[in-house]
Amino acid sequence: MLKVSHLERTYPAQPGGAAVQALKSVSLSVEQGDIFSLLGPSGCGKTTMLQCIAGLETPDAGRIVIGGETVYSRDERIHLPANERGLGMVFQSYAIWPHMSVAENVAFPLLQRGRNPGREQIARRVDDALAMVELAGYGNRSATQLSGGQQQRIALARALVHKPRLLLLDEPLSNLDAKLRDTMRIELRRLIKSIGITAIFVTHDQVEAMGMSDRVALMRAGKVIQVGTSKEIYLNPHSAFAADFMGSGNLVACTISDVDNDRAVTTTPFGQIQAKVAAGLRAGDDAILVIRPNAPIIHTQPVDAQGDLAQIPGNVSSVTFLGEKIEVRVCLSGGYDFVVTMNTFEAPVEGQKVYLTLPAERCIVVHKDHPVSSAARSVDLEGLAA
Ligand SMILES: Nc1ncnc2c1ncn2[C@@H]1O[C@H](COP(=O)(O)OP(=O)(O)OP(=O)(O)O)[C@@H](O)[C@H]1O
Repeated sequence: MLKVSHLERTYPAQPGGAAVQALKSVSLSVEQGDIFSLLGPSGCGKTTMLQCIAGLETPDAGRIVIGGETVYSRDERIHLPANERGLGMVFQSYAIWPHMSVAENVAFPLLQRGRNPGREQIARRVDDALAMVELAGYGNRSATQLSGGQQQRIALARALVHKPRLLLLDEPLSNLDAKLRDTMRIELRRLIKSIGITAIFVTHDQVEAMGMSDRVALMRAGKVIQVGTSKEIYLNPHSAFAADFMGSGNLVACTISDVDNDRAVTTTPFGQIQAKVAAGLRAGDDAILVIRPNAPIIHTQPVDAQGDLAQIPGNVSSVTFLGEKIEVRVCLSGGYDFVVTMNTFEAPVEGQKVYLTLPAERCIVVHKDHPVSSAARSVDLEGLAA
């Protein structure tokens, strides 16, 4: 449904500043009916990418094809204006006009497209769009009489009213409070899926990306660094950056002692640990071992560790009650503080001697590409800078 190839965008230097290369040869493709997220930290180029797809920003090079139609190609000198690309957009602010009724807000794009389809046609399209977002009958209300969640659905109805082939959403949940955001994430996904439209969703929030998307493109500094389902990126990150951005965890500097197919033996400050290995890593490489907080199993007695199961002794340094889960910090040899999450009902106590077992398939060793700051605090991070 969408194919972006080698897209480049550099913002020219402003007085006193340097040029900004916001997109560096970005390529990706999105299947019909998918909700696809552009995820990454502030300034990585997500909005620039969305605006290039929308036709609100002109790339310097590359190609964009929507539903088989080339809407931008530098080589072929094609640049279709935004209003001819057949897109619907929902912005962070919703841009709902307070002086208009709900129906007038939803009808707005139909009147902006240079042709007036006539009152009956407009009324029918508005009713259809309101029904799609489950707000049938709300047309005569003032836009100011709506809750935050309803305003968001009106913004969605307005984006859908001219039957776009692709829906673009730029951080559409960020104006809602945390509780409503959780509800609306599920609601928005359900609505988009029931309509069946392909959607591109920009967010810097990994929880939002995980909850909303079929697939995610993780971006960093103008590049797409990994594409996959949330689960694929969470369980099999290619790099320390991907591991750190898509979830939390213990990121441990290590050396790879041996690689056999998709498994590696790593040497860490607390012994040898077997793990899955990211493509391209070899024996002798310095790398990062990623152990998600839910990966270790805590035992109060040593177990008979066999095969690819590692066992590490430690002492519980803190137990923090977080409601649905408990966060346990376990101090390993050398003062390494390991974070483990556990079921609320089976927590150990502070000071208790414990044994962490680590099955190889729950650990992954990845490229050392990024100075990690949110990992287990005392892990040796020296020399990690790219
Ligand atoms: N109009 C502009 N002129 C100059 N530089 C810009 C312009 N728009 C964006 N940039 C720069 O391009 C880079 C990418 O910006 P962009 O807004 O695409 O990132 P983003 O990932 O969407 O960030 P955020 O999550 O903060 O919105 C940033 O360094 C930004 O400062």
